[in-house]
Amino acid sequence: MNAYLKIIRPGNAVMGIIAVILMAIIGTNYNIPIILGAIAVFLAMGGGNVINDYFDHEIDAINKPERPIPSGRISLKNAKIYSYFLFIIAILIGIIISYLVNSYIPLLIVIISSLLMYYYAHTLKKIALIGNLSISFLTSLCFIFGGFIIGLETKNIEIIITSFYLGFFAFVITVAREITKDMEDIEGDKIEKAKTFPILYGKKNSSYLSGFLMVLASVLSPILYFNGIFNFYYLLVLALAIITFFYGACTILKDQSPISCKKASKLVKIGMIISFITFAIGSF
Ligand SMILES: CC(C)=CCC/C(C)=C/CC/C(C)=C/CC/C(C)=C/COC[C@H](O)COP(=O)(O)O
Ligand SMILES: CC(C)=CCC/C(C)=C/CC/C(C)=C/CC/C(C)=C/COP(=O)(O)OP(=O)(O)O
Ligand SMILES: [Mg+2]
Repeated sequence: MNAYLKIIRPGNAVMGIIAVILMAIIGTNYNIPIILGAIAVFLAMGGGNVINDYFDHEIDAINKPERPIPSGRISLKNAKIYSYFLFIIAILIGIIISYLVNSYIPLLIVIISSLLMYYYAHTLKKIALIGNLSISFLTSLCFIFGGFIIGLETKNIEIIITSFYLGFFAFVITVAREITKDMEDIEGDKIEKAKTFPILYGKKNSSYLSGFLMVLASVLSPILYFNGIFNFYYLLVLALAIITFFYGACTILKDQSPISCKKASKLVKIGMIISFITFAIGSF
């Protein structure tokens, strides 16, 4: 894969696009602003991934030397310029979206997200829980950003409220996954003197918090059926996502080794993808 494509982590960026488009599916409204919104999220998330690897290049040289910067395929200078370019294009698209929906909110979300991703990579990621909460807040914004674009375009407050519900679940489950990823990276983070939650409070306590959040999100998620947002088919497919999240929780509670953490992290990501499907099916 081309180094400039690999460094933006297209898989995650596409998941961000899906979250935005899901709001169009749920709101049954497909307009130019939502398409532009999906592109803005892809570019902003790409910029965040690039600047994250820029600031992580020393630790990645130890833990993940195959990545584009430590492997020498992209220079530090080019990586910084590339991330700024991606953020600027995303913000320019945000200006167009705000003009089209006649509200400053979409542009504000893109600007805040871009600044927060830069600050996360520069500073916040080394602070216990604050880094995890920042990434999770950004992830939840995918849905909320899409919800505002559709809601402002169609003057539909309900879709905005729905986006906050989905954003809440994305937030909780991403906090769980970020703590799990920090558990996996604990040795490398110790070298970099990062004060992550597992380093400060231990892997066992981290597994309790991560497992609790996976179970909490799963147990609360049927509320989207009972409050009438999604149909009965949502519950049927949601069961698969819940099983996956519970499997992830059991994995991390049973064994806190890096291999087990990696497995749990992958399980949660699979659960996210299944959740995307259940949100779409549940809205028809
Ligand atoms: C209970 C329930 C129904 C939960 C569903 C939650 C859901 C659908 C979450 C999806 C959130 C989302 C829009 C994710 C976008 C992509 C993503 C994974 C973003 C956060 O990733 C940061 C992470 O540090 C990247 O690490 P890695 O994946 O290892 O490269
Ligand atoms: C709403 C708008 C306009 C944008 C949202 C952008 C989103 C969804 C961001 C989600 C969080 C994200 C993917 C941030 C990028 C930075 C990143 C990859 C953080 C994780 O990096 P590390 O904590 O170093 O983990 P790695 O070990 O994977 O490098
Ligand atoms: Mg990193």
